[in-house]
Amino acid sequence: MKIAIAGAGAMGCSYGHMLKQAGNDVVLLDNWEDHVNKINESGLKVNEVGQEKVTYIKAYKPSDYHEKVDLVIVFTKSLQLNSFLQQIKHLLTEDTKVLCLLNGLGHIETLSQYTHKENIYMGVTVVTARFTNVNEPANVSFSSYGKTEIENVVSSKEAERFGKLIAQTINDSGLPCEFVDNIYWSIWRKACLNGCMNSLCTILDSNMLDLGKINNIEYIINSVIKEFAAIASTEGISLDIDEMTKFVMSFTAETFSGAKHFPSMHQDLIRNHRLTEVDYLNGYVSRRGKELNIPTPFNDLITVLVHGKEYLLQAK
Ligand SMILES: NC(=O)C1=CN([C@@H]2O[C@H](COP(=O)(O)OP(=O)(O)OC[C@H]3O[C@@H](n4cnc5c(N)ncnc54)[C@H](OP(=O)(O)O)[C@@H]3O)[C@@H](O)[C@H]2O)C=CC1
Ligand SMILES: CC(C)(CO)C(=O)C(=O)O
Repeated sequence: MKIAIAGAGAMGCSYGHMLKQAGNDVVLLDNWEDHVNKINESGLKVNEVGQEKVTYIKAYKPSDYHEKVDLVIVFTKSLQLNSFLQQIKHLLTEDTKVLCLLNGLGHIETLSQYTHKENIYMGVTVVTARFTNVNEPANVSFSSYGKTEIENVVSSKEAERFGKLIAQTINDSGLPCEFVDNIYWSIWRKACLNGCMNSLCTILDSNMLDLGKINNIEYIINSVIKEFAAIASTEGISLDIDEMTKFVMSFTAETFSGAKHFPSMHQDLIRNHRLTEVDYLNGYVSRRGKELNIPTPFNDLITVLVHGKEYLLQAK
């Protein structure tokens, strides 16, 4: 399968490396010029769950790549999704499939502006990745082979066949991937996980392991989850609050290889002083709560605090 990864950050590079290592025809697309040049000059360094590797993979600026691909895997940040799709719209032909693995809610609407819904596949992943050193290009690390779940958005036999082929391709590369039957539920579940982990670790400047050790944190997590569940139910999605709380707490366990991971929002704001995805997570719940007259005080507070920290750190 010929694959272009649109957004070669920590996650795009980790997936690109695994897919390329397994023999797929993969290219990376990114706007960070030093990163693109370094990957082409000396390869992409990847610490793959403790093993140091180098992958020789071609990287391009989005406007410089024009070959036809079967699949585009989108891995930008939520805030850059629209502008990146604008830059790769020449690659999105009638039959090019697009798999979106970003965290957050509301991405299908953005993707639908650039391709038919029949071409859209949505997914979630719990791989834990980062750039190994701040501002060092072509060097990423990931600390767990987290599970990926995907599904087509419009149901048809052909969409399902291709979806299963994508899942098989990712799975065969060494990243466990399941073709699921309710991706909307998976997206809400993942957004809820991020609404707890990413935002709280950012506010507290903590990794997930240490977050789990904080007195009464499970009560705060459970309260955030209840509000996610209330808004999800208005979109026909049922989140089991107890199961969801156990799922979130499992990311803080000593036994989880990725527990020392600083979530991607922490990397954005605390490590790199970049704007965060909070408006696609807690901010989404807070906004919908106001529109629907459903109280969401925990998510309101978290959204204000994360935006406050963005302001204080002059995030861009
Ligand atoms: N990291 C993780 O563990 C996980 C992340 N996710 C999700 O995956 C998506 C992608 O996240 P992730 O890969 O972590 O994002 P990164 O911050 O690693 O990369 C995203 C983009 O930011 C730009 N960028 C990053 N670092 C620099 C730098 N030093 N200088 C210039 N530009 C830079 C690049 O875009 P540009 O083209 O602008 O140069 C890059 O494509 C997000 O939605 C995230 O929430 C999901 C699960 C886990
Ligand atoms: C769940 C978690 C924390 C790791 O997969 C994540 O999605 C992130 O870092 O954004």
